[in-house]
Amino acid sequence: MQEVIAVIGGGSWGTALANLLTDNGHKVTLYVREYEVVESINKNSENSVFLKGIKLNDSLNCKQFDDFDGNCDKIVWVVPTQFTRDTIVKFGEKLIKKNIIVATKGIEIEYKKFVNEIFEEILGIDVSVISGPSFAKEVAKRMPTAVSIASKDINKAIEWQKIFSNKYFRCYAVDDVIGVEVCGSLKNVIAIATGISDGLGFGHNARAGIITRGLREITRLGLKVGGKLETFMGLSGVGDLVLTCTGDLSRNRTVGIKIGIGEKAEDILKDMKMVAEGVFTTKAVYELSKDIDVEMPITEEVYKIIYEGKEPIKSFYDIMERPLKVENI
Ligand SMILES: NC(=O)c1ccc[n+]([C@@H]2O[C@H](COP(=O)([O-])OP(=O)(O)OC[C@H]3O[C@@H](n4cnc5c(N)ncnc54)[C@H](O)[C@@H]3O)[C@@H](O)[C@H]2O)c1
Ligand SMILES: O=P(O)(O)OC[C@H](O)CO
Repeated sequence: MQEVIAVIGGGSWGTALANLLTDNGHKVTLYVREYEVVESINKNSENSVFLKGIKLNDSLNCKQFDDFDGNCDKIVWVVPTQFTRDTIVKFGEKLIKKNIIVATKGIEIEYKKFVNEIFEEILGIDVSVISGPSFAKEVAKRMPTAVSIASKDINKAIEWQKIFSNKYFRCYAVDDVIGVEVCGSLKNVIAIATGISDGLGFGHNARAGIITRGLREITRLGLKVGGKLETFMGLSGVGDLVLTCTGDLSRNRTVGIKIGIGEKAEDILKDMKMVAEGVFTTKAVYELSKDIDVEMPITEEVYKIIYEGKEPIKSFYDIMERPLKVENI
């Protein structure tokens, strides 16, 4: 069945998802901030700002944020986390009673909320979440990808699963919204850590150690806020963690590498047009972990490096020289 879908947020991921949904035969409008993007997609079927050089489906239609009138069946939300609250407030009534799925990954710095919690707080609605190992560039090039789709009501996840899935994009339905959001947000912090390690010239051993102990941190916090253990072993968990920690297309990993070779975080961010959510999530999750008393040594050191100017090399040896412990706790 053809759905009328608004994709809100025209960065690389919003564009890739809008393109995928158009491939699937839906009537899709991509709503974006930049007029340059509207022109480029409508005239040349290309997002020349955020996905340069990739030919999009000719039927994809693009409009500016201000033209969003709420006339759609479903909404895909891809506005970066730190701008999500203001954008929800801006659209207000037009979002109520809509079936919304969130593709954004991150935690708000100011209120330490995951994106589904922001929607619940402002609009009083349950949203679904799509997350997993998925670089926008590869999805836009129609390369095989598998992700998780979570809704509290599994039937809603199954409904979205049918809308998104096709021969190059396979979705698995789950009912653990908070678990999936924890995974998608926290893997970005661990990707910064593995990037730093690689930038420092450490080897494959260090990288695998960080990924594995990072998964432990993610799981510890995720279980504390109500996630399910099996989610952390799935596509949105270990799948996305491995992709982002090892794939050179990752913006978070790239930020880490630059820090590792000696650049300052503020200088790296000044020059970045794209979003590395992990930089903001690091602060949010560090503070959240203190509030709810979850031990997260890797996250804590990434926080100290980015926000307190600690020397990366010192962080690594501080982690290595912590009191020895039993592995499975
Ligand atoms: N790119 C990927 O491969 C990918 C994959 C999965 C999930 N995500 C997630 O999708 C979300 C969006 O990231 P992206 O990669 O599409 O973005 P991007 O880095 O490609 O582009 C930046 C986006 O931020 C928007 N933006 C900048 N200032 C803004 C403001 N003041 N208000 C509202 N929007 C503003 C821009 O319009 C643009 O859409 C992030 O949470 C990201 O983690 C990205
Ligand atoms: O480029 P990154 O680091 O934002 O990662 C993109 C996606 O989240 C990978 O699944």
